[in-house]
Amino acid sequence: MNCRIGSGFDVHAFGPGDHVMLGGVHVPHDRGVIAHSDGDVVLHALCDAMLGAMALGDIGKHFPPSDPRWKDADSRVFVRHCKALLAEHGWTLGNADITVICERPRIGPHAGAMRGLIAADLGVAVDAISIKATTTETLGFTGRGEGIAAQAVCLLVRE
Ligand SMILES: Nc1ccn([C@@H]2O[C@H](COP(=O)(O)O)[C@@H](O)[C@H]2O)c(=O)n1
Ligand SMILES: C[C@@]1(CO)OP(=O)(O)OP(=O)(O)OC[C@H]1O
Repeated sequence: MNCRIGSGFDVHAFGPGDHVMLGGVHVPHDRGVIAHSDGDVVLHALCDAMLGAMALGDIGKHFPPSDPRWKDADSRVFVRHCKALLAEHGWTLGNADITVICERPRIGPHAGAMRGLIAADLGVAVDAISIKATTTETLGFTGRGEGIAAQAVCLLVRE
């Protein structure tokens, strides 16, 4: 069996708004995020992990921020594009492990819904998708509530 690992990381600053999109889930919050698309750091980090594992560049290469087609785009579109690339190159997602980094919102209550949506979009079992969260104990930009970050690692497998 042939395997590849990939890693991804994404940050968006908080701005005006009443929710953040995380893992495809509408999470109520007293801030939104500043982004060209819907600013879903979970899905952006996951896409970069999958693209990285295939050595196919990054999300900005596939979906340039200068392209008006991606203005306010649903980031699940990017995940489905990565799934198509996986299939095209003969890869299957073995598993992905994603960590969300912020003081607020609380991620735990929404993690199950995120896992379900991501697993459905990628055509894998829910137990192949892990969503975790941590604060930075009030330190740094996430600790000051200036923004939200996510990191992802994934394993691709090919017979
Ligand atoms: N935005 C967050 C941050 C954390 N959690 C959960 O709380 C646990 C403790 O967080 P620490 O930063 O103090 O380690 C963490 O393990 C998560 O389960 C969360 O849901 N949302
Ligand atoms: C997702 C894209 C789409 O134009 O824009 P943003 O929503 O700003 O998100 P980012 O994480 O900066 O990735 C770059 C772009 O591909």
